[in-house]
Amino acid sequence: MPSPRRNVEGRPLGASASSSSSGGGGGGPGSPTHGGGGGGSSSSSSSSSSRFEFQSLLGSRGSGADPTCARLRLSESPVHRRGSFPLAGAGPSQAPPPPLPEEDRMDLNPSFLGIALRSLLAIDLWLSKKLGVCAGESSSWGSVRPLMKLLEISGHGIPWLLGTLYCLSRSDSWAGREVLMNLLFALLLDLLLVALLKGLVRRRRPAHNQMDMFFTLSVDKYSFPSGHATRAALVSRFILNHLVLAIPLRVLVVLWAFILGLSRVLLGRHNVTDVAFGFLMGYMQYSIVDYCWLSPHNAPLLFALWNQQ
Ligand SMILES: CC(C)=CCC/C(C)=C/CC/C(C)=C/COP(=O)(O)O
Repeated sequence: MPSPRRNVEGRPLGASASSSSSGGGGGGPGSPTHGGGGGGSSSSSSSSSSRFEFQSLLGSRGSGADPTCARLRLSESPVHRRGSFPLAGAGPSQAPPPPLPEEDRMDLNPSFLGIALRSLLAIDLWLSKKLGVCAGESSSWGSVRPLMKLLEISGHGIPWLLGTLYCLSRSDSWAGREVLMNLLFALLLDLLLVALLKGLVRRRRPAHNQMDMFFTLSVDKYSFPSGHATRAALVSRFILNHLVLAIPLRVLVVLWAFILGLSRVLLGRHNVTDVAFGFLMGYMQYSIVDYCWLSPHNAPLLFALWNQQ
């Protein structure tokens, strides 16, 4: 007697959606071709692989997927219709079911891109959890946590905004004001774009994160992208392009940006992809700022207003 085929979790197939699938070939209620069992004698490896694909598809569809309905799709898939794996109860006299629309057939074969993305996300979560060694005082590197939090403040929006405003108020050269005005514009643009993207993507922060950050906005409960990483990349590129610095200081600026990004993962605030994307986004934001560079020529009103103060 053939043993019942099981899904990837080891549960007998057909047990969850329909109790009438016992005996292998039985379909769901009212449908001879409904059967997830697929017939005792037809349990080949090829059939199993179709089923495996199908099971992963169910997972990808979320909790709203109806397994009964999905199994119906499998039994109607081109593979089954070709007749290599006849369904028990589906005799030759029965008319083949009408073909599915193209997009439904595509559903049964998750794309390479989908699989690659899922794998990347799985690696991301695993690696981020491993690297979250300062996520709490009791973590393996818990003693370094205060230092990491100091680094966190060095990349926070508030000190950068206040610092830029203060320097603007003290600046007595036009060239200095122009640069600082653009830095202010860059910082505000960054806050806006990060908040928009965080609100759009709504990726939760890692489970091991303690939400004990200094002064956050409501969107900062989300983690993609890392605002500290965008700021680090944006500000460091800005500084390297507009300040004349000795080589050791330039290296220090780059190191600061890199360690700040890394510290987000070590603190458990972010996953690796949040920080990697944040760096990329901050780097590109600088290009926007550079392209829209504010000067007394293209924003005379802004500079005139400043002059009156
Ligand atoms: C003018 C204005 C709206 C200032 C708000 C500045 C502020 C509170 C920025 C938030 C900075 C922050 C905590 C970002 C979160 O960084 P992640 O790296 O954790 O994403």
